[in-house]
Amino acid sequence: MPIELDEQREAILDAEGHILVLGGPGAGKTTIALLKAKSLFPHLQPGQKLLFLSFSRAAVRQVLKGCQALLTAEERRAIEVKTYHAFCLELLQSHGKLLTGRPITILFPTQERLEKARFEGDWDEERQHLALDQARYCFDLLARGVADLIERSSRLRDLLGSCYPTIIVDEFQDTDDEQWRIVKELASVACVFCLADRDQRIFDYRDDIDPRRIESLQDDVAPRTFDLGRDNHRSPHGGILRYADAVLRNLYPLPDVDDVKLVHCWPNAFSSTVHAAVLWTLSKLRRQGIASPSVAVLARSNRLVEQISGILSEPHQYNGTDLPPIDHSVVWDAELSAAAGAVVASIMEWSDSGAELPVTMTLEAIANYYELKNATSPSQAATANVRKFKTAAEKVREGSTPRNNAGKELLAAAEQGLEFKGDPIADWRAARGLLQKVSHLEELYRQSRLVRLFRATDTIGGGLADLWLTKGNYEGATQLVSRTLEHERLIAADQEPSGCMLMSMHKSKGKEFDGVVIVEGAYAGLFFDPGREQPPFERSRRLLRVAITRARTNVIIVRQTNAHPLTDQ
Ligand SMILES: Nc1ncnc2c1ncn2[C@@H]1O[C@H](COP(=O)(O)OP(=O)(O)OP(=O)(O)O)[C@@H](O)[C@H]1O
Repeated sequence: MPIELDEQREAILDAEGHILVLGGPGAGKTTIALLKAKSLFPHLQPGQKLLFLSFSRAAVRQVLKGCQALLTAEERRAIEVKTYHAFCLELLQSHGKLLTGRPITILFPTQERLEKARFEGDWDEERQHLALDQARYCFDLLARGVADLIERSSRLRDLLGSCYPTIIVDEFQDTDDEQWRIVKELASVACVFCLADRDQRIFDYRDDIDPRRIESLQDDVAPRTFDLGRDNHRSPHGGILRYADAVLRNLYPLPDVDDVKLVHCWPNAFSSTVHAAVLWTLSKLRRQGIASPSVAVLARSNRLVEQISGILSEPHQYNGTDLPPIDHSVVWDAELSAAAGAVVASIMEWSDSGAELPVTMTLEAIANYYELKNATSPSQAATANVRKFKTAAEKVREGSTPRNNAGKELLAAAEQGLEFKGDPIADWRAARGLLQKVSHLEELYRQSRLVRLFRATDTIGGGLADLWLTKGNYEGATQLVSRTLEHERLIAADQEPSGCMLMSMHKSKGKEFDGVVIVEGAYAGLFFDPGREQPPFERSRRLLRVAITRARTNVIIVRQTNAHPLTDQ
């Protein structure tokens, strides 16, 4: 679609100095920022680049897509699009030594979760102590380290300003306190171009995200402000945004629009209704000429996401029509998939020589998976599994038989020997397949299948092939897979959405799909929960607006018949 440049957009392109562009979902903030970048490239000195800072890997992917469409290959080389995490990580790795005199080390999130679970005491205090006294930085403290660094060193600040004369800051409304310190410092040496939408604030339940951040920017940095308002180029027919805005502002009655459908069902028809809604969305989009549509199924809690995944995997009947299972992927807790990937890799390390030691590693990796799960959402089952698998690992190490069935079956499989052929993909599948066969490891199998959602498959495949070439086996696979997934999960851009994807509403932020199905459960994942928030549920309304506006073409909202109405009369 050709880009329309109205007077306001022309004025943005002509404006100099700091700029703030406000606008609703799909108003074209990212697009005008990239067009502005395009107009600035010819003025860059050799070695200079533009910097585009964003929050999530999903948002980075979206921006890179925009770069592909709007910039030439040469221009794309002159813009760096990164998450705050990646920017801060690089800066601390190169200059962090200035803070304490020693090079910094990073405590990656998986490691942090485990250390936190083991630590008795105030973890917040502990991690600050680790950063300030031992130069060991948790991921969430990277921005603080960089803020300290550039507040203290004017040289470094100037250097950044001369490397990046213009810095684009995406989703400014969600900037946290430490990121705001960074932006303020950068604004003293470079032009900042901030993009924001007050109503897309969905993280302001956090103490460090000030709901008045945009006002602080206006007070402290005084950017020229442009408001693209309610322009909507994502779903140009406008119904989706109008509906989402009515939910946000609690306006009764909800507008009657073609592209949003609200479906109520009785609890006993919940599964079939959800299933039918997803199939209907997919087929409607195909009928509209989208050959392989992307559909997001969004829910408010991970428990409900898991339940919906179960529903879509089974056949159902809706009004006498058979509904076949729907192939889908779950955008899930990537740390758990990475931990499950490490279990698969540990199985690849098994060799014929003495089964005990390698199986010990696998049992420990499984215990590690449950420890991580427990650190995220504690449960008795996960705690019991940590204990069970640790004990099993000890037993096998001592040369005796473990008591739990999974341990016994893994040991038997290792004694029989798994035959690997040197084809990393086939061998990975063979190792993963074992998880499907062994009692009670289906969850790990499911999680490990999600490893394909990481962009790291090529790196892992290449690394495994190298191991095989040099050693004739996969010794070292666990370390390789863990390291690669950790890195990819945190740094690389997210995947392009395709097919049917299930995720929490929070995870959908910054993404765009052809169709969206939003599901509310009877108990889990309520839209409006008085136990969590008081009416009129402003925070939940903002979240729902973000979820609804992820769709380009079509939205279905599935609710139970007795649910609190979307807008009050
Ligand atoms: N001026 C324009 N003319 C035509 N199409 C446009 C224009 N601006 C943006 N678009 C198209 O509209 C869609 C949304 O634009 P963009 O991603 O820039 O919006 P946004 O304001 O950054 O959205 P969000 O805040 O939801 O991330 C894109 O597909 C883009 O190509």
